[in-house]
Amino acid sequence: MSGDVGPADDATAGVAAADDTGDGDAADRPSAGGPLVAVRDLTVSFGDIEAVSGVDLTVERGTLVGLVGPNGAGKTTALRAITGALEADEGDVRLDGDPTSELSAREVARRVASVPQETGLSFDFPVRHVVEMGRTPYLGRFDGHDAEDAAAVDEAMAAAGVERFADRSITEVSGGERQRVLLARALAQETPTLLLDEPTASLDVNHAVATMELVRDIADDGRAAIAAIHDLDMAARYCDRIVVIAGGRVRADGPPADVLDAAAVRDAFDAEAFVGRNPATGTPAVTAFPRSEVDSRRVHVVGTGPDAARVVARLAAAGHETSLGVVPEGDAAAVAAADASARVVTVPPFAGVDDESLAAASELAADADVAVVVGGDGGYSDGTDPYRMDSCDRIAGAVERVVEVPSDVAGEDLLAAVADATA
Ligand SMILES: Nc1ncnc2c1ncn2[C@@H]1O[C@H](COP(=O)(O)OP(=O)(O)OP(=O)(O)O)[C@@H](O)[C@H]1O
Repeated sequence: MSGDVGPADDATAGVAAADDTGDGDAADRPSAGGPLVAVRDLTVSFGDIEAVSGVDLTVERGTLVGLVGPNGAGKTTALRAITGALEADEGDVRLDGDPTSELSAREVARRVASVPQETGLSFDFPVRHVVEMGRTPYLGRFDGHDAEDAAAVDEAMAAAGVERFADRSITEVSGGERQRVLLARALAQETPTLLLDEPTASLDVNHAVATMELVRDIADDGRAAIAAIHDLDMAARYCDRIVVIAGGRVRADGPPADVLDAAAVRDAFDAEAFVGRNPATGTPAVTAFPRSEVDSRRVHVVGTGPDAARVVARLAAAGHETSLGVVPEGDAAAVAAADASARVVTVPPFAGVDDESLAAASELAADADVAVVVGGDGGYSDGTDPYRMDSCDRIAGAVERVVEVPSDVAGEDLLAAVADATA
């Protein structure tokens, strides 16, 4: 039987009561050098609802782990079980080697700090006071804050960019500002591990990136962080590892480039996706589409440039086994095809279409249920795309069905055209 056993609300989760003192805190012992967080076979339920089932999660020092998954997947529940705010039905959570069940609230709060989704704070506390709560695990029963505490609070407020409204009430700041106050409170706690529940959800782009950079730096300093995060691109960009959780279970766990693919997105989120590469960061970029429920076909695409790239991406996301060609190496469509693991026939830039490449593309087309010819000029200055024009006749002869789509074809129209042609 589980339930809320931690502090009254998540606003103070992981922040121990000041009177929970005691000599020889395990938190003060030198670290054993193993993982900072080790979760084994964790199961947490709310009445009949099993929110988290048999979850394993290990987080080493120097690591930022992204917890991704659909609404209700169990991310928050898992994070709250790690802080001890929720009691597990089964399984074991260890912080820096020690089972949380054997640690006092104060010891837990010295090892892990959390940034919850909601503040849970309805009192009229000044922002600085809220950040000072992060120092609670270091205070003795009768202690006030000393210079060390004040320095930690100042540093945390500066890092989270909340000094400007330090004297304002927590009830009188915006949602995004409040989220940064909670980040500052967790930073002031100076723990080896940070847990963040949707840390960028209410933040503008500037503060979202600043927050992720900050968390990345914390991990690079040899600490560890787990962030539940809905923005898959942001997760891929900053996290060392992504753990995909759905239906309370871990579906995948590994480096972003290994874990974030179209199949994983379909499996966890029940959405179609094209996973490309962000040209600015080189990390996976996920574009989700609603489920189209089309039957999978072999589709060969003829065309070049961004329009053909878009066609390849949408077809691949819908689950069609796609091929492409002939296109010049480095063409936008060739890049999309590579990201979609589609077969592609390329020729060197400016080489033009030769007999050999045409034969190879025709072979791919012959193997397809349908060829899709993408209209438009592919960006060529004379208004004609030589690759498309040169490929078309030969490929049209190789494949039974050919559909021509305009360069600006909408995704649904494209999928409908393929479905109609192959019905
Ligand atoms: N206090 C509670 N009482 C009953 N059920 C709960 C409670 N908290 C969470 N749940 C249920 O447990 C499951 C997991 O919820 P959880 O909040 O962990 O999901 P999540 O992955 O964090 O979702 P989101 O992305 O929407 O924040 C859901 O089915 C949710 O409805």
